[in-house]
Amino acid sequence: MSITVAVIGAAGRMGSTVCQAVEQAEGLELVARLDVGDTIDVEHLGGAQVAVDFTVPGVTEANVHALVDAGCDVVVGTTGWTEAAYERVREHLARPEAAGRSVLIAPNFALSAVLAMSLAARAARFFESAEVIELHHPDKVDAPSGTAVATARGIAAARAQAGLAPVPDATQTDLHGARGAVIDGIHVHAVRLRGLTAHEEVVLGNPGEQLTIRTDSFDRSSFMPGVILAVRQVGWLEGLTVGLDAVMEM
Ligand SMILES: NC(=O)C1=CN([C@@H]2O[C@H](COP(=O)(O)OP(=O)(O)OC[C@H]3O[C@@H](n4cnc5c(N)ncnc54)[C@H](OP(=O)(O)O)[C@@H]3O)[C@@H](O)[C@H]2O)C=CC1
Ligand SMILES: O=C(O)C1=N[C@H](C(=O)O)C[C@H](O)C1
Repeated sequence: MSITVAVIGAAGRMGSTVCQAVEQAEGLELVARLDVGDTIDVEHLGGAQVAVDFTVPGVTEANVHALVDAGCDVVVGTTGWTEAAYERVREHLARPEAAGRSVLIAPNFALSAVLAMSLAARAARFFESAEVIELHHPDKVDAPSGTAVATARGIAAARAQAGLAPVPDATQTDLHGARGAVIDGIHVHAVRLRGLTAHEEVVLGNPGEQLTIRTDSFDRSSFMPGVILAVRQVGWLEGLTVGLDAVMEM
């Protein structure tokens, strides 16, 4: 029996690539392609068991709620999620009407990026300084990237657990925002450059040494094994899961 799949944001860069990957994947059947203007309900979802959302930060949460209401398990790659939005999804899934439904949200489905985030969190407690630089194509609508936010939070949590002091920084004037965004105390810098796809560098520093962890997605095909894995696994999960690492047996 195939897993039937709907793709939301199907006309987009990621959505169209996911449609191709689902069509080529053994045991998966693409039954619906929805994009802006299409209603998310049972009628338009074509009997999908799993829906994959790659849309825009402003609509993804509403899509997830509608997809759960329509009886789908949901895989989400769209960025822009906050802790409060995660909590609302948890509450939505906890209702009796949503029994058995599950949602997996991952800021990055590329295996190299998942590993880079994990390695950065593991390394963080050994270094005095840590900064994140994300580099993307200039058509990206959000900054910093969801991956960079998750990376910074992972580093900050590891530093806090180890009892590290704040990162050293003598900057007194920064009239132009040159020190970037600060997420849980970790500076994050966003580059937008024609020719790039999706890249991230984590730099960790100590007196006399530096560790650089870098991940490069040169092509959107890099995200597909992770998306297909998530589609196959989401039905086995319960409630809300955040991060692909949860199904990677890391
Ligand atoms: N987790 C991961 O591994 C990855 C995540 N991403 C994230 O995925 C998201 C999409 O990226 P990308 O594909 O490059 O963006 P695109 O802009 O190419 O695609 C988004 C698509 O969603 C459509 N859309 C907008 N609103 C709705 C709606 N209400 N319902 C259905 N479809 C809608 C857009 O239509 P229109 O253009 O007409 O508005 C467009 O076709 C971003 O948040 C990005 O950060 C990207 C790559 C990897
Ligand atoms: O918009 C993109 O392209 C990407 N978005 C995700 C993010 O914001 O982290 C994942 C990847 O970096 C590509």
